[in-house]
Amino acid sequence: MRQVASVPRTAGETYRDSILPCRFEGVVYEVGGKRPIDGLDLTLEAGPVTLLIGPNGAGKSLTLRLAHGLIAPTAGQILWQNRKLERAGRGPRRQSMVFQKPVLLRRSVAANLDYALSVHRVQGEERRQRREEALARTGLTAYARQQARTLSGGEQQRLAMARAWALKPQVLFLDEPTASLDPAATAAIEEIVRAMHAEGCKIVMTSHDLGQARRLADEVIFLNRGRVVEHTPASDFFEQPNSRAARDFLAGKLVW
Ligand SMILES: Nc1ncnc2c1ncn2[C@@H]1O[C@H](COP(=O)(O)OP(=O)(O)OP(=O)(O)O)[C@@H](O)[C@H]1O
Repeated sequence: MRQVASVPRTAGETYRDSILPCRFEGVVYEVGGKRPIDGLDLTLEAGPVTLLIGPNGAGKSLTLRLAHGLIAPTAGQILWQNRKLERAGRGPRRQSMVFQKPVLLRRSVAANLDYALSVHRVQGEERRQRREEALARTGLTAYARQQARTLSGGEQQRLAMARAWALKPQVLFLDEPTASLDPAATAAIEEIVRAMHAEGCKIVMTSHDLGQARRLADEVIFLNRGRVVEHTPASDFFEQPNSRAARDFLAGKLVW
């Protein structure tokens, strides 16, 4: 398993500032009279690329949204470095999330990056440098002045990744980031994911593309019905899944 230590992301930040591990303790999320997350216990450690895998409706997206603080648990708690997020006073500055469909402003590519950086109070020369680096690392330099919403789907997703990169998060949540992309655009996103991970960013990602999961994952969390069924090194999961549900899932059978 590749292990990459959590490294300081910004000047003045130390290893002690790491927000990881993230621990879900008995997390329940009720909505519409259902419990799609039903007693979730899991720990996200610094280092491995973590793939959340499971059948449709297993609760993967909700798990990412809970971790990112977009929704709150009905019961149980989510701890970052043993503290509740709000009590620890840590906002989402150290976390970013990329969705299947990127949410972009009606502005140029460069302005989308500038806006995100200014919201995070990155100004002046540092902002310019981070913007240019993120554009270069995602192959978007030539598109800097183009209206973001006129980019192709693959380019838009690269811009969403550039925005995440520019913010230098400690943790990046990716919810099906390549679901609507062709193989070349998918490969480009995977390359950016690998590069961010190599720079010390924790990756937590959902994907229905098992080929992609095999390419990227160091560890797999297999969810079913809002609970963790397996949490295991990726090679073990793909070669010898422990649970019947995971075996059925990998064999392409419906899992109930
Ligand atoms: N706002 C909501 N109201 C009612 N049910 C919801 C709501 N949000 C999510 N759910 C339900 O929670 C379950 C888990 O949803 P989630 O999006 O996390 O699944 P998923 O594992 O990401 O599935 P998929 O692979 O299909 O994207 C689903 O059955 C979904 O219908």
